[in-house]
Amino acid sequence: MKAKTHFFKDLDLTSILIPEEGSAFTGTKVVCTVGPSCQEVDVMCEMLHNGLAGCRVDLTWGPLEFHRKSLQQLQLAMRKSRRLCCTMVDTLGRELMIRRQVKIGEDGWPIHEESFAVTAGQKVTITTRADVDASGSASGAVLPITYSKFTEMAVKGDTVYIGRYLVCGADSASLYLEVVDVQGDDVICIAKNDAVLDGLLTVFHAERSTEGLANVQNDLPLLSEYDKECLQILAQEFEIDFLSLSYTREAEDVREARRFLDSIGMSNTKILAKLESRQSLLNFQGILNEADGIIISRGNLGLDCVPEKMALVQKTLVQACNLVGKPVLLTRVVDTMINTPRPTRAEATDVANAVLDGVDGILLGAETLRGKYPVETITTICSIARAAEKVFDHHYHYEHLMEVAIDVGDMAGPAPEAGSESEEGPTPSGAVVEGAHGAGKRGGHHRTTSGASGLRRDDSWNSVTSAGAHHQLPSLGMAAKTMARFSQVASGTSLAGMGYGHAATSGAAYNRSPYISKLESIASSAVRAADRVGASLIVVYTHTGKTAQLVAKYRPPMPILTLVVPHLVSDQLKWRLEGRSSARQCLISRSLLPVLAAPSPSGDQLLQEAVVMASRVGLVKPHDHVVCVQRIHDDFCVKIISVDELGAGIKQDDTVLQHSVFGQTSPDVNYSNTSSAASAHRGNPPPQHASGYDSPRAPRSNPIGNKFGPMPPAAVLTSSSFSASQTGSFVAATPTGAAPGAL
Ligand SMILES: Nc1ncnc2c1ncn2[C@@H]1O[C@H](COP(=O)(O)OP(=O)(O)O)[C@@H](O)[C@H]1O
Ligand SMILES: C=C(OP(=O)(O)O)C(=O)O
Repeated sequence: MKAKTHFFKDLDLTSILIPEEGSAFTGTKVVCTVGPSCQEVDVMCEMLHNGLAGCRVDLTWGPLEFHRKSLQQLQLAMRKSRRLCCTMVDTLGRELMIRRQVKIGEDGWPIHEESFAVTAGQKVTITTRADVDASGSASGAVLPITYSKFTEMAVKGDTVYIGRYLVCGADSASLYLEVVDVQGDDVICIAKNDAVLDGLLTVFHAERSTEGLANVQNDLPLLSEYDKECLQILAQEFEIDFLSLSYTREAEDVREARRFLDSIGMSNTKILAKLESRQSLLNFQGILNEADGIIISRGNLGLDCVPEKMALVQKTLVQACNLVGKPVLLTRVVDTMINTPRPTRAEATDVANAVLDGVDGILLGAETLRGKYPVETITTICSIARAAEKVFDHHYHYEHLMEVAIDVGDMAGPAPEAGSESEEGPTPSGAVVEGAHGAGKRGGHHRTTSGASGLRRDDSWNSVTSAGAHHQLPSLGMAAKTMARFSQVASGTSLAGMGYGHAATSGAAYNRSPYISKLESIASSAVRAADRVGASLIVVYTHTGKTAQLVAKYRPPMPILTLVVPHLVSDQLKWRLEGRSSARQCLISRSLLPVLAAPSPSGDQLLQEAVVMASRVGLVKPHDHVVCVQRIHDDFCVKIISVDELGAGIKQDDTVLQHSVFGQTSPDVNYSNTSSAASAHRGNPPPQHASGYDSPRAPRSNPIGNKFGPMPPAAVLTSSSFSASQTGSFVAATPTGAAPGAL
């Protein structure tokens, strides 16, 4: 596995003495799990002010009434703080639990019976008998499990983990058991360590095979009846932006969840597949193909994988998500902050490394559910993330995506490899199907991608599917192979059965022009242009978030102000203006700063307002450059504007550059509204003497600096898809009911 490189130019350890400078914008997103620790509106407001981007309510634990209140409180907090926050519901799904006595406390949160201790070497019986009183667990000797077929799953020698829900598996509230016998309704185990068990106890049955999947998996439904009921009730009252789909095992799980959400009117809700078991890794390609994003559930995953593989797993999964531009969140980062106001060094380093790996965000569990320091946790993670973002290797990331695009283009050519045919038959546009092992299909052959016939070089090939559409992701299988080529050279490792590896790649792969969709080409060009001119901000117009996500995919070093322009939709009965959920859904993608725009007639009025707002919150300063990406009908456009000398809006001087926007400039050239320059060049290739912009502003503090290579001659501006009209006659959505969003 080849980790990303991060070159620390001008490495200077005295920098630890310099306080953080620049805007406090954090690109990495933080989502919390709401529990008694943070349900108060004031606490939520503080968290929102300190960088909270999303709130998750977790159906695994806590009564529905509590979760309803959490979502109501969040609405109040959003209004009070004028910050957007996305909402997420996590399912109970296939979770196994120990039955315990419980009562509801005054705050509406369940309180369990006393904690109990288990000592290493002690016999512990997990029983499926329904008549065993839950209080039997008080001694730790007999633990009744909620799943009646547990005895069919357990085999002598298996490892079973019992621990407090959302603990890390490496603390005193974690118990490891070895199965020594199965007798009737009882699974007899020996404790491997001392533990004090408390609260909600979940059970994890670790995979016994060292190769594939040998365990019989529990046959609990993906969505329990309780999940379904709760989702229906919550959806009537709240807009749920994301479903966090627990124990996703294969692509079909995501499709099943999608069908259910559609059936209850939650088609706008996006699905984040939680990878919690080895099975989900073996089927990862298919899952990624179907899901709108991924949650790497490191607590449970860490129980099913040996520790030495966890870094590899994390890096591989993050890289694969980055490759297709789908958001990826990571759990279990600062467990010690449940009880202490500071993380350990290892935890702080872990957060930074996750950011360097390329995650979009962090999903907090116990730290905010029941921890003592919910606000401090958010603040700490955001400041660690900001520091890491400053040294993130944007250049490598960008170039890597471009290289992969080249490779994918090349791979579209050859005939499919033997055995690589989809069991489901050719999929539209060469879509990736299930990974090596479908559920219960052990030791299966590689089922990777359809071959050449399916991969069409047209705009339907779009690497971001999460923007509402649930179409297939044809690029992944091919691109994943490429990724494996990068990663396998070093160690020959890849996730077993991911379908990566053995890619027939050659140097010839780089002889092709990169092939990406028009929209992605524009998005990536905007990132490159922003870097080249040292822009402080990228502004993207979007309806669904798709364009913004494509820009985010290329991980620019500056924030991406995402103007979500509301649009009218009809359900055949009535018209309504939609945009709020798209805006909130942008909140889990790295660097996106969504703002719900008031429908504006046309032209640069909205942009002007955006620049004013950006200036007000310190994202831009006088004379800074701003790169703007927009689509007007079928015309794509990238333009570069400058902030005026007062920081009060766009520099109005319309001086047309006498040179290519990527060409030679003289120091006194006015850079404002260079889109005009772009228009001037339309149809006429601009001069080719390129040296790039001289930004009038101070160089960015990012030590990576402007490292994108020489610009291809006006890739954007001479594109046939370049906008025919900068201020054209597009129809803005009818201004009914949409309120300007808050930053
Ligand atoms: N200057 C502008 N003022 C107001 N609305 C704009 C402006 N420029 C573009 N838009 C609107 O923003 C929309 C962006 O949506 P779209 O390009 O479909 O993005 P996505 O595919 O990301 O949802 C355009 O369709 C256009 O109607
Ligand atoms: C189950 C979760 O995470 P983990 O597996 O990391 O405990 C979760 O956060 O919902």
